[in-house]
Parts: sequence; C-alpha cells; structure tokens
Amino acid sequence: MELKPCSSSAQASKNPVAALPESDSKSVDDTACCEEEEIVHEELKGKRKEGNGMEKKGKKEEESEEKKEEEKPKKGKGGGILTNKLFSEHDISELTAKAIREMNYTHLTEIQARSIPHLMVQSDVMGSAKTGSGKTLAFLIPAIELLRKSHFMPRKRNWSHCDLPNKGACYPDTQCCQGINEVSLTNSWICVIGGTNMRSEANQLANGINVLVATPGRLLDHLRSTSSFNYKRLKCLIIDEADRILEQNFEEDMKQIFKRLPRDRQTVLFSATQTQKVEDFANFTFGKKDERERKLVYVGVDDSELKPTVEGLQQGYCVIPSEKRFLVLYAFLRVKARQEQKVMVFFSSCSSVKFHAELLNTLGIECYDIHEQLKQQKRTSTFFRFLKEKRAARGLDIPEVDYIVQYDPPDDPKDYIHRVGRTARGDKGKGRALLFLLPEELKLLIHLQGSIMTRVLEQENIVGGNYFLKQSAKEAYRSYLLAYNSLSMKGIFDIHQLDLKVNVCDVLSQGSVIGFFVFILSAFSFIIAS
Ligand SMILES: Nc1ncnc2c1ncn2[C@@H]1O[C@H](COP(=O)(O)OP(=O)(O)OP(=O)(O)O)[C@@H](O)[C@H]1O
Repeated sequence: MELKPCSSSAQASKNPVAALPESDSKSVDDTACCEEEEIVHEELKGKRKEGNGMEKKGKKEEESEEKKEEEKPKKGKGGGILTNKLFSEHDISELTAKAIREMNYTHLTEIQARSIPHLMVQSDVMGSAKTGSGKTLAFLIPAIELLRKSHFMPRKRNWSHCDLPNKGACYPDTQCCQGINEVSLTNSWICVIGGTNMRSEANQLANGINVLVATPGRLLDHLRSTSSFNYKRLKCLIIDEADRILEQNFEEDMKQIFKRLPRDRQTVLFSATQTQKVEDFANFTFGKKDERERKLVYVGVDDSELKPTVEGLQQGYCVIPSEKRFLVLYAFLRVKARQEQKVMVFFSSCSSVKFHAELLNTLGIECYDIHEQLKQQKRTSTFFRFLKEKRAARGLDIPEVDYIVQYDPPDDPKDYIHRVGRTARGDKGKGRALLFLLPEELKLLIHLQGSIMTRVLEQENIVGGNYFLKQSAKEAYRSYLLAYNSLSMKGIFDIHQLDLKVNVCDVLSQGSVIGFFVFILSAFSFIIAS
C-alpha cells in the first residue's frame, strides 16, 4: 500500500465567468453600496482585461480602485470567513435579526457582506463563492425581508419565492429557511423534491405558500400539472448551486421553467465553482442587457484565488490496491469512531453504499446510508440525524463533519470540490478530506491540481524540511522493518512478502511523503493494538 500527500497545486475550476466580472461604475441604482459591483456585460470584458493587467491604468482609475478596495468588507481576524461587517449594521427587520442572533451569528461572511446590500434593493445578482462560505444566508435574508416588506401573509394564494437548489442542497436550504421562519413565523414555505408525494405537495401549493424550495425537475412537474398552483405573483427566483444543477443535466428543465415564470421578478444565481457552462447559463438566465430592466450585479468572492477549496481543509490521498481498500476504510473508521469524529464516505453507486453500510454495521461500526434508492423522507431524516448527532465526550451538538473519505473517485474536479465542501464549513471551519485511489487512477491528480493541497503540503514540508524530523521518521521506519524481521513466526511474518519497496524508496528519497505516511500508519497501529 502506498500512502502519499498530494503534491501539486494549480487551478481545478476554470476562470471565473469571463463575461461577468465585478464592475464598479455606471450604477443604475442610486444606492451607494451597489455602485462597486454593478455590471453590464459588454463593459465587463474590458474590465477583466484591466484586471489581468493587460492595459495600463490611469492614475485616476488607480485611485478609484484603491477607494473601492477600502470600501470592501475586510476579513475578520483569525483567518476565518467572517468580515468586519455586522448584521446589526443592516436594515433588517427585528424578527429576522432575532433569528440571526439565535443562530449566534454577528458578523457577515464575505459573500453575505457583498451581496446582501444588492439583493435588498432587488437587483439581480450572480454570486460565486467557495463551498461553505455562507451563500445560503446571503440570499435567504434578503428573500425573507422582501416578503416582509411586501406584507405577504401565509396561506394566501401567493407564491413569492422559489429557491432552486439541487437535491443535496435542498436540506441545508430548507433547514436555514426553517431556522429563520421558526422565529419570524411569518412565512409559510415548503420543500418539493423528486421522490416525495406529489399529490400532498400539490395540496400545499394550492393552499398558498410564500417560500418554495424545489429541485428543477419536480418544480417543472408542478408547473405543468398542478393547475391550482398560482405562481403568477412570483417575486424572486433563486438558483442555488447552479454548477451542480447543470452537471445533473437540468439545463433543459431550467429553460422550460424560465418560459413559464413571470419575467418581472428578481433573479439570483449562486454557484460554488465557475465554468463555461455556468457562464453560458448565466447569460441565458439574465438575458441580454437591452432585455433587462433590472440591474445585474456580479459578486465573485474568490475569483482572484487559485485555490478553489477553503483554508481550513486539509487534503490528501492514498494509493491502495483494490483488495485492500475496504480494510483501510474499516481501520480508518474504527479509529475515527473511537475519536467520536464524524466521517462522510462517498461511493460511486447506490448498491455500493448499501452493501458497505450493511457490512460496516455488521462489523460494529455504526453508520447511516443515504442514496437515491431510499425514499426521500428516509433520506431527509437520516441526513438530519447524522448532522444533529451529539458527541457525548465533548458534550457538544456540532453538526460539522470532520472527515470526507472518497472511497470511489469523483467524476471530475467540480464533483471533488463539492464532496470535500461538506467539511470545513463556516467560519474557521476545520476538516480533512481523504481520497482513495487505485494505482492506475493516479492520473486523476493531474486534474485535481489546485483542489487538493496546501495543508498536507505544509505537513510534508514540516517533515521534509526538518532534518531532525526526517531522521527520526527514517529511523522509525527502519526500526519498524527490523522489528517485523525479528518476529519469530516467519511463515506468517515474512518481510520479503511485504510490498514495501515503493514506500521505502519514497520515504527515504523524499521527506515529503513521510508526514502523511506517518499519520496514516499511526491509525493502523492503533487498530493493531486494539
Ligand atoms: N454569518 C455567519 N456567521 C457564522 N457562521 C456562518 C455565517 N453564515 C454561514 N455560517 C456558517 O457557514 C456554514 C456554511 O454556510 P452555507 O451552507 O450557507 O455555505 P454555502 O456557501 O451555501 O455552501 P455550499 O456551496 O456547500 O452550499 C453554515 O453551516 C453556517 O454554520
């Protein structure tokens, strides 16, 4: 078995939407806060050029850019995702403010600080920020506030908001809606997702709702077939996780949805990764400049960053031949179970999830399974049970996931980013992600460059760059081999049968590998000892 850190970094996602960079001028709106991010497609291309340093800037321009930079929300201390902007500085109704306080949030994240002011004045917004950076509240607070200002009442035949995430994102979005609504108690909302009972959803829609969280496919079904569903007064359409929606081939459904919905509405599109597909979809969603009456603002929080994953995420991979993969997983999960850590494991098929969950439960490792073949209700309840599970030892009710394990590889870098984005979420969130690869799958790393990285690299440098640690690691490894060789039952413990050549060479020739190697090895020694 070969265990290695990922050793390179570059860009996994494509450049941010070329046609929709942040701009700073020609605001149609008179709100000062919106001036810095106003966009007009044609002007944007020019701006991007400037951003790339391809044209010389005049002094005046430089000064105005400096001013803009000063006006941007500053990141809070401690390297988290929060800025120095407070929720209390915003014109938010008391009930929503109370809901936010009850969630213990005081400061806004960057995507929130930069998009909420635009959304509150009902501009169209296209937002882009890493997974776990607080996009949900960024669009939900203005949505709830818009409802409040419009004096919408529950159970009237209105339909004012539609939030369109993909199926996975539906849970956090509805949870967040629920959080705000539990306190404000003003809005009725429902969540419609494929796999649930369409008739009961139709009844609720007929009764009238204020906020609808839906997957594109199921929403289209209702638009087509639920005659009592009155959507003519839609105020705001929010498309969350646009990149995921497109990946799952919902593009055609989205076009059909757009055809049916009223055009005079606010439109919001959020995405964690930017691709050509998202760019094309954005152009299609917002239409051409002349067709648009509303102002469109692009807020790209991480556009200048090379790394598409968050700071608090440590990432690594291990190369394991297929016959040993389950053993590694089992050993790993046992250690993590003892440490009362939460681990989310990704497989490539439903039957594989089912099988491994059954097997692990049989072997005494308690785990839940979520896959497409389960009824939606079961999926939702399992998901919430997993998130809410208490960790007795620490006495905390923390929903965060400590580890993401990708037992089967992701389909592409975006898939990878979304999977690892389930950990290290929120302010100063910390988490780890481990990718299992077969030796012949190593080529995948070329495509993941930039996604996997830094922290493990730092770890690698700690050992590789430190003479004493390196010597000590070599010594530890040498003594492990000597001890193994000294075992008396040679029939069982034959050092010549150990497939260690690759590891020995790697460990001894590159200090780089040692950090991660030792980390995993210690997990095994724990198992052996237990
Ligand atoms: N203002 C805030 N202060 C502190 N924590 C926050 C704040 N806003 C959001 N969070 C935390 O950040 C976590 C991630 O937020 P959210 O789910 O909105 O991210 P996201 O950007 O939508 O991620 P994804 O793209 O994966 O859906 C939340 O679970 C919440 O704990």
